[in-house]
Amino acid sequence: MAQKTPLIEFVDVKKAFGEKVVLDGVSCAFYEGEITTIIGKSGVGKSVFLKHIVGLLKPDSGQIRVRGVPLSKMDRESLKAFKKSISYMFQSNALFDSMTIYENIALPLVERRQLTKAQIDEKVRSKVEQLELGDVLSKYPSQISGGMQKRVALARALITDPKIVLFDEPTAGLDPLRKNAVFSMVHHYQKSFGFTGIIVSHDIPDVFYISDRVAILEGGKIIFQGSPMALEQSPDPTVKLFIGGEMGLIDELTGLLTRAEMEYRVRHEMVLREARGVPMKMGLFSVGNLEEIDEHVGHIASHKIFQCLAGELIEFFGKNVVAGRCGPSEILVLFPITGNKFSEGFLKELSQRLKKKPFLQKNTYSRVCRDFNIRGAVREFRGKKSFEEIICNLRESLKDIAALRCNRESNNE
Ligand SMILES: Nc1ncnc2c1ncn2[C@@H]1O[C@H](COP(=O)(O)OP(=O)(O)OP(=O)(O)O)[C@@H](O)[C@H]1O
Repeated sequence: MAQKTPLIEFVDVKKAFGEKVVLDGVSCAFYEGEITTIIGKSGVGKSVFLKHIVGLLKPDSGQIRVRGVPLSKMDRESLKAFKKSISYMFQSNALFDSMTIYENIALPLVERRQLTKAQIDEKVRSKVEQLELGDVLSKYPSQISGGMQKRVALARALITDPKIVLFDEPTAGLDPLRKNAVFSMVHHYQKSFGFTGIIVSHDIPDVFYISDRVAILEGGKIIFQGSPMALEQSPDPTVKLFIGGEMGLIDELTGLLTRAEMEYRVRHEMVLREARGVPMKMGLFSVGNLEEIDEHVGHIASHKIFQCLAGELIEFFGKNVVAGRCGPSEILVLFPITGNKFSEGFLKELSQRLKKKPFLQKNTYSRVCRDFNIRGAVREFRGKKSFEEIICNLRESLKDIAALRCNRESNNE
């Protein structure tokens, strides 16, 4: 299949400030209608990267192309139109202290001088309603909380209905629930308006749930670009090291250990159990049609189901199990030596319990969302096995179980 032309493409971009080389041959592509997240350590040059897109900085060498045309070769009109189609949500929110919240949100429209006062008012009021900011319109930025300032900044970034939105750390300084709310908002607006989003964020893995692609900026270069799934499963040692070091030990929203931490715990436990001559009992759980839900309804719905599954599993098996992610839609469980209550009946019960969750009852989501089943496979492992081998074996078992079910169903017909 022919590769589509990227909306924005960096080709071997280099940028230095004096002796300090920040971008050292960056090549990276952003596709229309997708959300791409750029992750990288503090000070690596993520903001410098974004500033090149909006033209605040120019590369020393290399090219930035828009639909295949280098920015440096664009005529003035096209360049102006391109810049107008971009909106930027700054890390510091960049709200003006001397202006009310209303004035801050309305500012980009006022500056463009294309709408009447009444039209601006209508637009602002509709945006603030969607972002639940109605109560603070007459206040000043210093009088509202940090979380609210973020929402105001988001409302201002979206007020012009931009084609491309750049988010520089949109969730910095927020607690996990507010972070989730901001990501949900970004996702919701992206689904509604179809803009192309480029997010710089440290919030991994949370930001992955709303990202189509991820790019890692490290040592002045993009060392990885691809889907979040490809990232989590990348065999590249540099990428693995980066992800292992950057991800927190625990996913704050699901309560699950990250893949890197899970790998460490499994390896450690394997050595202990081998010494005691007892097998490792491990399980792999996932939602049957999560990919379909993802495709038809979106990441937030599928993630919410995944989040609930994680909660139920942790509650059911109790504190003694070690549970973590091993892919965006798979939960790996390491059972304690004694006392696990796993059974096929439990999986059915779990599916039923999840379907009764209020958020699935509200008809917010289509039927595809409610038509899911929980899949699970449990196996014992003896002797030395690599983490990848364990996961592969469990995935095979899951496939076998699914095939068995299919056979049973067709025999009963
Ligand atoms: N205009 C400038 N003049 C000189 N040096 C600069 C300029 N802009 C950025 N830098 C330097 O470039 C490097 C990268 O900065 P940048 O702000 O892009 O990092 P970052 O990855 O966004 O960091 P953080 O995650 O902490 O926000 C830093 O060392 C910074 O001091």
